[in-house]
Parts: sequence; structure tokens; C-alpha cells
Amino acid sequence: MKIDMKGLYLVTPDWDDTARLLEVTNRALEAGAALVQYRNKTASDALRREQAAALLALCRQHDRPLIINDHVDLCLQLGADGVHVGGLDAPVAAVRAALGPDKIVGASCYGQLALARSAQDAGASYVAFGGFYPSKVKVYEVSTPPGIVAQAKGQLTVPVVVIGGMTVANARPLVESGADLVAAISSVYLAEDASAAVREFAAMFR
Ligand SMILES: Cc1ncc(COP(=O)(O)OP(=O)(O)O)c(N)n1
Ligand SMILES: Cc1ncsc1CCOP(=O)(O)O
Ligand SMILES: [Mg+2]
Repeated sequence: MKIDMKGLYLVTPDWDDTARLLEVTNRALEAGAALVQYRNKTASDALRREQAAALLALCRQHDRPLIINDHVDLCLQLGADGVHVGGLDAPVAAVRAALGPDKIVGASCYGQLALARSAQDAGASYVAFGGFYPSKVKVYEVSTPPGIVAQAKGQLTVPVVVIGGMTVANARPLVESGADLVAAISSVYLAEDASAAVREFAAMFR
């Protein structure tokens, strides 16, 4: 398994149409997405399980990791590669204990360095800051300062992810400040040409 913690971190949209979800995700993987997070906040348990299993098979074909958002049990059932948790989800230490030392555990740290330090100490594999900019798919108060990336890179050893309204234009200065992964939903899944969008993000890391 190629785990490359640099590049585009693809996060899935709340789509019920599994065929369309797989088709666009496949194009994004072919174009060079580094890792994939299955996130569907509106699916039933049955649909979530079906989509996650199909995405895991697709990610295996491309030798890329699949992270499950929020659902530790689903990750364990499927043998996926890790879990992403936020402030309202299970604590990082509990997720690390449940998944063991080898899986990926990601932690949302919003705009707070202190959360990132605690997450790293509790066993997080990466920390995610944001939302930096308004998103087409999630409502939140935009309060993460871009300067947090350089501060985090000076204090932490785990990779730093940036998320929230990411476009090639607004992600570039964050990558120049040291962001390891740019996480995006709309800029890929709502793009006219998803492959071209992924290639543009990936090129920022070369
Ligand atoms: C890479 C990444 N960063 C942040 C989030 C947001 O997680 P969370 O705050 O738990 O919110 P939901 O995604 O669960 O709505 C994420 N999923 N991935
Ligand atoms: C899940 C999540 N967490 C913070 S912003 C966000 C949404 C990211 O989607 P987009 O890239 O379309 O803004
Ligand atoms: Mg969550």
C-alpha cells in the first residue's frame, strides 16, 4: 500500500448515487489523488456500508488508502485504512486504541493549535485545520487563520492537512507555508473536469 502523506486528499460528497460516486472517485485516483476519505453525512447505515465497501475495493485497485469519516466500527468491519474524527466524534486516543498502531487516525483541529498538539500526543497520524474559506457543502464560521499552517509546521511532527473551500488558487499559499495535504470535496466532485482539477492540485506538490 502506497501511503503518501503529500498531495490531494479527496473527501467524498453526500451523494446517494453510488455509480456516479465511484466513477468520479476513480477518475480522481487515476489523476493522482493521494488518499480518499469516505464521508457521507446523509446516507443510511446500509448505503454507507455499501458505498464504503465499493470505495475500499476501488482504492485497493489504485493502491491508495481509504479513510472512513466518523465511523470507527465501519472501518473495523471493512478493514479500511483509518478513521477521521472531529470534536463531536470519538476521542483520538480511543480511536487509536480501537484501531491499533498501524491504521491512520486523522483529527480535526479547526483553528486551534492546542487541539493539534493534544491530537498528536493522543496518537493522531495527521491533524487537519479549517475551514479556511467558505464551503459549498458545509456551513461553519470561517475563523481559521492561514498563518496556523506555518505555526503548526514549527511545532508538530505529524502531517498537516488544510480543508474548507479549497481551490487551487487559495490552497497554493497554504501549501507554500508547508501544508502536506489539501482536502477537498467540491473542487473535485463539482468540477466540470475532475481529472484536470486533481492534476492541478497534485502539481502544487511537485
Ligand atoms: C480531512 C478532514 N478535515 C476535517 C474534517 C471535518 O471533520 P468534523 O469536524 O468531524 O466534521 P464532519 O466531517 O464529520 O462533518 C474532515 N471530515 N476531514
Ligand atoms: C468536511 C469539512 N470540514 C471542514 S470544511 C469541510 C467541507 C470541505 O468541502 P469543500 O472542499 O467542498 O469546501
Ligand atoms: Mg466528524
